[in-house]
Amino acid sequence: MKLGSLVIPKGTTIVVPIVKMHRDKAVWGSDSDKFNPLRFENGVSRAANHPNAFLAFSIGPRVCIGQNFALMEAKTVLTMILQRFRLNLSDEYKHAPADHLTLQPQNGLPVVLQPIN
Ligand code: HEM
Repeated sequence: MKLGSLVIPKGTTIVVPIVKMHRDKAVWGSDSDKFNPLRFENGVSRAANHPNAFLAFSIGPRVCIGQNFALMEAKTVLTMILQRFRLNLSDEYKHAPADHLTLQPQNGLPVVLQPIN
């Protein structure tokens, strides 16, 4: 198979480095390393300078069929928690993100929940 000028032999496993691509400054801007949920305020397709830049659920014919469900579930659960608790990062948290296909905190993400009355 030929991809641009690259010849890829049959049987080659290709891994898409999503974590790296989601931090590409040419696509996401100079603040690509920053946690900035507001970059999605006008929808996923307007978050970067390419409409298909966000690849967490893949794109095309094999796109994740659970995408809408997963996003709805995450927003619902997060909203329910934030309505009831104030969240703070625990002093025990050690910043050590690890790329296991998705980016994950290597030593977990301990948080302290404080009830809101
Ligand atoms: C945050 C949560 C999720 C993420 C990040 C995610 C991510 C992905 C990605 C990247 C793919 C494409 C894999 C490939 O290229 O072959 C995929 C496929 C798929 N996902 Fe998800 N997914 C999530 C949640 C879910 C949920 C909740 C369901 C089901 C209720 C689901 C069902 C599927 C199925 C069935 C496929 C295969 C689609 C196909 O090959 O035609 N996913 N997912």
